[in-house]
Amino acid sequence: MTSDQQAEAGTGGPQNVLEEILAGVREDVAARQEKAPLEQVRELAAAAPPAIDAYAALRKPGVAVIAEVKRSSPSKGAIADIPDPAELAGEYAAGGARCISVLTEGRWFGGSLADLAAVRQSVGIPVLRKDFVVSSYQVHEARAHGADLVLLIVAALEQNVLVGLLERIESLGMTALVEVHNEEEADRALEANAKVIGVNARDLRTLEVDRSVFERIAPGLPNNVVKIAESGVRGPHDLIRYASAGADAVLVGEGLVTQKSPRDAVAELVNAGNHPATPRPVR
Ligand SMILES: O=C(O)c1ccccc1NCC(=O)[C@H](O)[C@H](O)COP(=O)(O)O
Repeated sequence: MTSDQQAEAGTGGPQNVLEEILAGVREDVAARQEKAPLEQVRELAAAAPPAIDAYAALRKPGVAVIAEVKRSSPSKGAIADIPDPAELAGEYAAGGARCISVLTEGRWFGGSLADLAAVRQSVGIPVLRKDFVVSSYQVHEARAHGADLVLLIVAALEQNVLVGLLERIESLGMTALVEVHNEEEADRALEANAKVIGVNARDLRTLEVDRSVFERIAPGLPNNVVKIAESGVRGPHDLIRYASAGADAVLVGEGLVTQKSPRDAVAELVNAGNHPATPRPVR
């Protein structure tokens, strides 16, 4: 049955891509928790080396580049064969990336927690666990595998759950990257006291990419909030467009993993982000 048919039949099944992803994530988290109970993962998280301050890293001068390890996606299918994510992350860091984003969801993005741990070992800059986090179990997993930042998607979470997860992330010394796609979600992120907000140009329900969403939402965010423009960066022109609207950082996946030299592609973006003519965010 398609999701439209399910909706009509009122079966309560997934109504859009985001819901479909979340249903799979919940199953996978439950399966992992069967094998490794929360207490065990909590202990591993507590024993991990301290998290790096990602907020401070992202506030440094110039538009930061967050380079993503991305093999596949719901919108594009297979994007890049990445046999060694640690090596790719090393190339990104050598090109000047400020942070590395690692997609750890397996069913749609081909990622894993093993990718996160491997990347953590290979770079000394902050690492983001990019996943569909719905429970504190995943937050402890992130820390146990070396994450410094954890993504929280407002569209996927009730407000009380969003607040609880954000507090859990911060209590473990990490930074929450709170993702929004419209004004109402931005208000919810601010109410939750998010200090780093990502505006995703991609609507996770329809997969449509609209870069103007950042230009609409970013001016309403306070100066002390780090503003990240996510998705749709295919070259320096997109970075400059986002910088003109106040971006502190851009998060880039497909535009890097499809390049012959991801290191050079990152360096090109970093140079654009440091160029004196590129607008600076107001702080
Ligand atoms: O990329 C997708 O198709 C996608 C679909 C549904 C949920 C999330 C999705 N992607 C996660 C991201 O937000 C991107 O990987 C990230 O912003 C980088 O985007 P891009 O540079 O356009 O690859």
